[in-house]
Amino acid sequence: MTIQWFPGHMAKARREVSEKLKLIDLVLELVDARLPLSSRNPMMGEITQQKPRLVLLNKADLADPLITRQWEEWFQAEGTPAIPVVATQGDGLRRIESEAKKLVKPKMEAMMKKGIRPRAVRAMILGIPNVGKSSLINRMAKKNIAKTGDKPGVTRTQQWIKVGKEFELLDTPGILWPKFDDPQVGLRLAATGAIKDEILDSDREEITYFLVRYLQSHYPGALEERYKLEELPEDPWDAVLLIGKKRGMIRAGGHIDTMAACELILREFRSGMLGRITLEQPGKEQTDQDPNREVPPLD
Ligand SMILES: Nc1nc2c(ncn2[C@@H]2O[C@H](COP(=O)(O)OP(=O)(O)OP(=O)(O)O)[C@@H](O)[C@H]2O)c(=O)[nH]1
Repeated sequence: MTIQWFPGHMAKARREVSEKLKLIDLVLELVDARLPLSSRNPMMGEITQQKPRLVLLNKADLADPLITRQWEEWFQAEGTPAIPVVATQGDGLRRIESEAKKLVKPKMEAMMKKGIRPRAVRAMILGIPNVGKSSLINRMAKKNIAKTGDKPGVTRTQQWIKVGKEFELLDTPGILWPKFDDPQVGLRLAATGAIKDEILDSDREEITYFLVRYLQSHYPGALEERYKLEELPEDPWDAVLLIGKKRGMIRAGGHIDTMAACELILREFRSGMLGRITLEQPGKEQTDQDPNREVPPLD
């Protein structure tokens, strides 16, 4: 896997985020509930500095609910409250305002002591590509986008979305990059579709191998059930071949179309058809897959 952000892109993204940070009281850090750490920018704390943060575990509808619960506790223990949400359906969004208010209370109280009139809490969404930022903004916006170019400190191009009486959201999210220094992180991101497939074409088999192996060890029965298999071969490639065969993915000469089988498994995993599955668990070293291990060739 050779996905990299160019340093120039990173610097630009970081600059843009820094500009937006000046306008807000609180960061809504959007991560993917199926891989909360891998879908988090490793420098989030450094970039957002002292701003309070609320983690939103998005796509919770696709994640394992028991593990999402554990992640909520994990983030809480780390000092950053977390809420599971489903941006596309609006689940969990009502809690955002109340949690946000709690987090900015000290700042608001300090402002009041100085005689500054209390105002709406201002927040921005920050997250890696494809994590659901636009979906969340659209869902929160409904029709509440308010032009507020006349507010002090707000540039004319920024718009605020009024969410409830005392909460406002910046209408453009901050985009940050995930970290790719650990190959496992790249594989998890790729498996969920966080990295565009076109970039990953040559790696699709490697990603499927990784996913099938993970499912075999953490969600036994998931593939068997979906593809109506009595028994899944222990070797991930044999499992992929069997699934391809079962689905009639046969090419001329009787060979199984492994690429088609890989695409099927990835597509169905991403859309939740294999069940609600989380790819990383709190408190457990993700050592069940050796990152230095070469994926053996298919044929
Ligand atoms: N199942 C599910 N899908 C979601 C959820 N939130 C977003 N998605 C899907 O995830 C994909 C990416 O969502 P976007 O809202 O475009 O993500 P983004 O972070 O704005 O993406 P970029 O513009 O690339 O930065 C879309 O196909 C959404 O429909 C969710 O809570 N559950």
